[in-house]
Amino acid sequence: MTVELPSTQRALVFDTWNGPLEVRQVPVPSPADDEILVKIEYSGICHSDLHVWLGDLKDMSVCPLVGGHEGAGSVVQIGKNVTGWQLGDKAGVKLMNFNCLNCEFCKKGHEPLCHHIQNYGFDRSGTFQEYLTIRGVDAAKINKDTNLAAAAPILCAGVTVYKALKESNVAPGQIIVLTGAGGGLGSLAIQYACAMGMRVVAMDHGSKEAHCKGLGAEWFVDAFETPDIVSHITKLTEGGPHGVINFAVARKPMEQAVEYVRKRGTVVFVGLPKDSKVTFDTTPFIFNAITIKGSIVGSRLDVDEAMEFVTRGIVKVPLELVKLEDVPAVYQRMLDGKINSRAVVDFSL
Ligand SMILES: NC(=O)c1ccc[n+]([C@@H]2O[C@H](COP(=O)([O-])OP(=O)(O)OC[C@H]3O[C@@H](n4cnc5c(N)ncnc54)[C@H](O)[C@@H]3O)[C@@H](O)[C@H]2O)c1
Ligand SMILES: [Zn+2]
Ligand SMILES: [Zn+2]
Repeated sequence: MTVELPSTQRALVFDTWNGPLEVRQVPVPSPADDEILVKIEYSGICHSDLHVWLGDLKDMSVCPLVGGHEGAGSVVQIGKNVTGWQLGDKAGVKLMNFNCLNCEFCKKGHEPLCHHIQNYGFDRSGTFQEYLTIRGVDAAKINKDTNLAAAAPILCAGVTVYKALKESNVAPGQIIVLTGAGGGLGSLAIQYACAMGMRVVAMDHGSKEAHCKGLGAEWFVDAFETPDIVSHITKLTEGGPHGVINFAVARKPMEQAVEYVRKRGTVVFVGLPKDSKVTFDTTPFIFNAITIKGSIVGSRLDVDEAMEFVTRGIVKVPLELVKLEDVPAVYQRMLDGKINSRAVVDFSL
C-alpha cells in the first residue's frame, strides 16, 4: 500500500508572539529513518497553545511557529528503521517527544522530565498542520475503532488530567476539587475522576454549572461570586476535600486550595497562569501535613491508559469541531473564559 502525498500542505503559522495567525502553504515533511509521517485529521486546541502564541512561555518556545500538540490521524509514510507501525494505522501526536529513553527519568517512566524532550507546538512545529513527522517510538497507538476527533484531546488534556488525578492520591469515595472544571482539561477531569470513583466539586464561572454537573460533578462552586471560597468549600466537604487540582489559569485559586484542602490532602498544580508566583502561610500547611505538587502531562503509558477510557466509552469527550482558520477565535473565547470543554480542529472542514 502506498499513499499519494501532496508536496505542500495547510499550516497555521505565526511569525511573532501575539502576531497574526495565518493559514499558509508549507512543505510536507519527509520522515527520517526512525520517524513516521502522520496525516493529521484532528487537532485539539489547548490553552497552552494560547500561552505559547501570547509569549507567556517564551523561554520554552520559538517563533515563527506552527502550534498545536493534540494531533490524531493516520500513518501515511514510514521510515525504514521504524517497527510496529503500518500504513493506515491510527496515530496520536502528543506534546513531549524525543526523550532519550536512557536517563534516570526515562527509565522510571517520568519521560516528560527528560532533558532531551522537544515540545511539539512549543519549540518545534506542531499539529496545526495537515502532515507531521514524529518518531515511531513517540507516536501513540490509537485503536482503529476509536473516534479520532475524541482521541485528539486525550494526547494532552486527557493524559494530563488522568496523570494529575493519579498524583492527587485521592481514593475512590473521597472528594476532589477541580478548579477551571468547565474548560478543556477540567471537563475531561470531571469524567476521569468519576470513572476513578472520586466525588467531584467543580469550580468555575457560574455559567458553567449545568455543563459541569452534566459531566458528573456532584457539587458546583462559583469561583467568582462565592463570597468566602475557603469556608464555603470547607463546610461543603465537611473538613476540606482530600485533593485539589488547579486547572484554572489564575493564581488565586492555587492559594485558596492550600487553605481549604483537608488535613493530609494533596494540591496538584496544572494550570499555567502567567502570574504564577503564589503566596501562602506555611505554618498551617505544615501543621495540616499538606502535600503540594506540580504535574506535567504524562508518560506513554499514561497516554495509552487515558486513551483506553475513551475507547471503552467511559470518558465521553464533549467536542466542538472547528476549522483551522477558527483557531484565533477559539483563543479569544478561551481568554474570555467562554469555552466549555474542548474545541478541536477538523481538517476536513
Ligand atoms: N501541566 C500540564 O501538563 C498542562 C497540560 C495542558 C494544559 N495545561 C494548562 O492548564 C490550563 C488549563 O488549560 P485548558 O486547555 O483546560 O484551558 P481552558 O481555557 O479550556 O479552561 C480554563 C478554565 O478555567 C476557568 N477559570 C478561569 N479563571 C478561573 C478561576 N479564577 N477560578 C476557576 N476557574 C477559572 C475558565 O472559565 C475555563 O473554564 C492552562 O494554563 C494550560 O496551559 C497544563
Ligand atoms: Zn496542552
Ligand atoms: Zn531521558
